[in-house]
Amino acid sequence: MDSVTKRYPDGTVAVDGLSLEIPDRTITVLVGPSGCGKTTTLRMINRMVEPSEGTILVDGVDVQKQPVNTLRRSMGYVIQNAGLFQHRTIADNIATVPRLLGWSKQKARARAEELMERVGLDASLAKRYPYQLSGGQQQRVGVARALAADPPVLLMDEPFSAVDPVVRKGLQEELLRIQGELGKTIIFVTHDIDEAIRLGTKVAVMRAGGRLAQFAEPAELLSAPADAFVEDFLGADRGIRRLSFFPSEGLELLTGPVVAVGATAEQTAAREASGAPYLLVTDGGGKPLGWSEPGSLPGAAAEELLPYGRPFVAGQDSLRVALDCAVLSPTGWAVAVDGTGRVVGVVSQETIGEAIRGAHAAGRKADVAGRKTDTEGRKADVAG
Ligand SMILES: Nc1ncnc2c1ncn2[C@@H]1O[C@H](COP(=O)(O)OP(=O)(O)OP(=O)(O)O)[C@@H](O)[C@H]1O
Repeated sequence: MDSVTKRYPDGTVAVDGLSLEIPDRTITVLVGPSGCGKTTTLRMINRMVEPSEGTILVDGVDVQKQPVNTLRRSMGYVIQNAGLFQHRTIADNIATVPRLLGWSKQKARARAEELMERVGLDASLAKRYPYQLSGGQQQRVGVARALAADPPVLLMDEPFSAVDPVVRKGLQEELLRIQGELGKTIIFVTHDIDEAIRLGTKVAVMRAGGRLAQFAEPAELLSAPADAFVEDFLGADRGIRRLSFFPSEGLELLTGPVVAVGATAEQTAAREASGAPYLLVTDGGGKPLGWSEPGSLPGAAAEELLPYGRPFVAGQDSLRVALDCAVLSPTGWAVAVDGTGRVVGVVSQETIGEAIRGAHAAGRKADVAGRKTDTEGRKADVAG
């Protein structure tokens, strides 16, 4: 989008000089408060709204120079409440565009079945009507319908806003999975910053008056909001949320305080010598049972153990999850497990705190290096 402006006939400037380069095969999220021009921006891409000024290129081709029908067929469109045809079955809803494109009934039906499976809908729902589905299921149908003719681009306008938070999380995960499998270019509108951060490879934060406040990757938004508006929009706990982008990989895990149930007195004594204030007791298969205070082992009954809480998967979960586990643990220590739930070590809040400080310091260094490269680049530009 190059300097795109939309002025409605009544003089409202919905979008003001917006320039954005949206990377392909990723999810780009447009986020901002109500009325900041997100929907208008999205609709200018498929020409449901015509821009007043500026140009929009898709794959280098000006959308204004393409026949509207060809353009819209190359872009799936999903809206809030799915916008399904109420008098058509689910299968027929999904097959709408293929049928318009002249596919045979059989081929369109087969495509509908394939897509229902892809978006996580049971095949038995094919013959139902939209009113016989839950809101979340209808939204899945909306996504399936938009994907039916296999368009390279998906435009999604607050598609998950009308469902409850649990269903919404499921739909978000599904969308990330589908995106990973199909590699579509998705432009997703929301007013929910958490949704934006979770889904977006890049996030465009817009402000009132249809202006771009910041266009960046989520981690960068959280660490370096461009101004007070973006900072305020991100909310109070952006520091904690940023930890989601730090891997738990480098955390130093201790195996010294881990003891198998039924260990001998000598083995337990050796564990106690590790100096940790608590020992984690595991079952024969290496799964956590609970924490014990040194001295009460061996032979502590299971009910005397302190609950180990929620473990984190070492190397897979983020530092945010690891910290959360430690904060929730009655001992202040988090339990790390592998993918099969077997304990690989334990780690204290203090150690996680050090890792967080280390990650911040590394981030600052990378920033400085990045700025240097920028400066050198600009210098080279000027010299050139
Ligand atoms: N057809 C129209 N005529 C005049 N003004 C319009 C029209 N459509 C939208 N607007 C105005 O343009 C501005 C941007 O609207 P738009 O729907 O793009 O915002 P939005 O960010 O998507 O809002 P929301 O999150 O509430 O859906 C608003 O001030 C809106 O009132």
